[in-house]
Amino acid sequence: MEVVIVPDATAGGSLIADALAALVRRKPDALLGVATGSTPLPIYEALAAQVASGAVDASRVRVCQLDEYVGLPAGHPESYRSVVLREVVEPLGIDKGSFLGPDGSADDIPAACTAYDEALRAAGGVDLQILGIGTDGHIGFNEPCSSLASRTRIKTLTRQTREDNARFFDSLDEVPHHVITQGIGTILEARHLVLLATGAGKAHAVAQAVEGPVAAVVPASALQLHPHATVVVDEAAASELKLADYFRATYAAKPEWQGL
Ligand SMILES: N[C@@H]1[C@@H](O)[C@H](O)[C@@H](COP(=O)(O)O)O[C@@H]1O
Repeated sequence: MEVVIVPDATAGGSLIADALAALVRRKPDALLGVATGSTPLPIYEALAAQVASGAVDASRVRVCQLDEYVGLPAGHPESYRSVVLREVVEPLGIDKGSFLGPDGSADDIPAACTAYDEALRAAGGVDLQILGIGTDGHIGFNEPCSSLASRTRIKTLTRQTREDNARFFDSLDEVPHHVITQGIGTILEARHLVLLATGAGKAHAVAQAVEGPVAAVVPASALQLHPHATVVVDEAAASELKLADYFRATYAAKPEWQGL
């Protein structure tokens, strides 16, 4: 696992956008796994700026969702489908037909979950998966004690996650209790995992994920099992890392050709 400490969220966003742009130049129809929440927005903004300036052409890129609320009516502005369309697909000029996501309004949720795992496989697998981290250490919506081998399935949100996400809704009562999320086993199949965490509120979860034992109680610790995982953190989110100086020195000495 590589840990990169950046000064702030904007720097983290541009660093990851540069890695995405390099991937898209190498593979114009790359499948990008995107996360929702506030943290990855600087990535999407920086990449959209590169697309707008003509530095990169994202028109053939394919995008897939990490997770989705269950039971929100189709077109609800806070469904993750709507969020990804608004924040990623439209600004990058990606064809809506190249967008994959689980159907959170399906009558048969288990079938929708299996179908999503199959669709990801049929699409050739995710080239680069962007991840955020919950304050309780979750990735996607894999809450603490999710199986490290899990596949896409329905999960129940913890009260803490519902409270964290209530800012996107009119009240806590409106935040769904159930979600569909790519499983940890599904996420680990992506070729490159890039987790961005910013702000002091994520410092404890980041330290547990990066320097703690691999444990289902901290789902993000599963990144330690992946051969190509990159964790990008700002100074505040890095504040509980014991090995911060080592991570800084390693990145400072990194040969440029290696990229992320
Ligand atoms: N399902 C999403 C996660 O994918 C995201 O990482 C997390 C943190 O969000 P934020 O970046 O807004 O803190 O929120 C939600 O729970």
